[in-house]
Amino acid sequence: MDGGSALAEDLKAENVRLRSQLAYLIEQAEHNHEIMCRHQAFDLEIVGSSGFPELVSTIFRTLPVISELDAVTLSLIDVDADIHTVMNKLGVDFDAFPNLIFVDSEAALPFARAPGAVPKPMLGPYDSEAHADLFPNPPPGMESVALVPLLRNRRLIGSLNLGSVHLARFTEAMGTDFVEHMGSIIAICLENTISNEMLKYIGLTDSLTGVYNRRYIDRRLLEEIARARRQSYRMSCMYIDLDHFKHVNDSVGHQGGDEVLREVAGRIKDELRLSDALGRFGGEEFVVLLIDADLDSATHVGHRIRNSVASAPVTLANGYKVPVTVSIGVATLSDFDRESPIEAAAQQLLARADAALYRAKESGRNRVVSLD
Ligand SMILES: Nc1nc2c(ncn2[C@@H]2O[C@H](COP(=O)(O)OP(=O)(O)OP(=O)(O)O)[C@@H](O)[C@H]2O)c(=O)[nH]1
Repeated sequence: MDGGSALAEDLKAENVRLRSQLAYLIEQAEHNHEIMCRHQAFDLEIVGSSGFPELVSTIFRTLPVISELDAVTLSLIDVDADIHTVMNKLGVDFDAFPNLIFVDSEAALPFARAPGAVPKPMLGPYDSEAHADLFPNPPPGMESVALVPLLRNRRLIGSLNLGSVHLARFTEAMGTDFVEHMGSIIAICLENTISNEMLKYIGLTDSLTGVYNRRYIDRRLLEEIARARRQSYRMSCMYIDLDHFKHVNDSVGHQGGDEVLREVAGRIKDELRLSDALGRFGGEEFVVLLIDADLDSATHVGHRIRNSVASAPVTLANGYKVPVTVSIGVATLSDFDRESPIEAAAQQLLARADAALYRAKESGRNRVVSLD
C-alpha cells in the first residue's frame, strides 16, 4: 500500500469512528431530551396536584418510572407533628404511603452543614445502616443513593431520597443540578399543598376544642341530607349543651371553662362512630350529625354521651375537679322528599333537635329528649 492509499484508509477509519461517535451522541441527546420531556410532564403534574395525598402519590408513582429509579422516599420535618395530625384529621390514609417518613428535627436528616450554609445533595453508595431511616423498605440489591435536601427560602423542610440498584447511578463526582432542580420543584409543591391543607383545616375546625366548626357542620349537613335521600338511609342530629356552664365559668374562671369544654368534646367524640360529625356551634353548644342512625339509635348514643360526661368530674390542670352534666336534644331526618329543598330540610332538622334540647333543659337538665 503506498502512502496515499494508507492515508485514505486512515481517513476512512477515522470517519467511521466519528460517525459512530456522532450516532452515540445523538442517541444520548435524544435520550436526555426524552428524560427532560418526561420530567417537564412530571413537574406540570405535581404543580397541578390538588391536595397533599395526590401530590405525594404522584411523586411515589411517577418518579421511579420517569427517572428509572428503584426507590423513592420522602422525609418531612414535622417538629410538633402538626402536619401529621392535620392530615390525619383530613382523612389522609398514611398506610397508603409507606415511603413517607415524618421526622421531628433537621438533625434526623443526613445533611450536616455549617451554620448558615445551605445543605447540598449527597450522592454516593448506599449504606444499609446509615440510610436505614431514609429507606424503610429498600429494594434488594440497592447500590447507590441521592439524598436531596428540600429547601424553601434556605430552610430545610425535608429530604427526597432516591435509590438505584446500579452503583454508577449516583456517584460523588456527579453534577447535582438536575436533582437540585427536581428537589426545588417538589419542595415548593409540598409547601404549598401543606399550607393549603392547613388553611382548609383551620377554616373548618374550632380552635379551642379541635372539633369541626359551624361552617363545616352546616355544609356537611346539606351533603348528608342529599345522600340520605338518594340512598334512603336514616340520619339524625343531636344538640348537646353543657348545663349551668355560666356557673362553671364563674367558679373556675374562663380558662378552666375552656379546659372543661375541651374535655367534654373529647368525651362526646369517644362515643361516636368515625362516620359521625361533631361540631361546636359556639359557646357551650355542640352538634352531632349521626349518619345512618334512626331516632332510636341516635337516642341510645345520646344516653351514652350524657352518662360519660356525668360519670366523672373533669379534672383541671390545677387538679381542681369540676362536675359537669349535659342536656341533649335528638331529632331524626323525616323529610325524604327529593323534590323539597335540602336547605329547608336541614333547617327543620336542626330546629327540631334544638326544640328537643330546650325540653331537656326545661325538664331538669342532665337528660336526653328525642323528638320524632
Ligand atoms: N370558658 C368558655 N366559656 C364560654 C365560651 N363560650 C361561651 N361561654 C360561656 O358559656 C356560658 C353560657 O351560659 P348560658 O347560656 O347562660 O347557659 P348555662 O349557664 O350553661 O345554662 P343552661 O344552658 O341553661 O344550663 C356563658 O357564661 C358564656 O360566657 C368559651 O368559649 N369558653
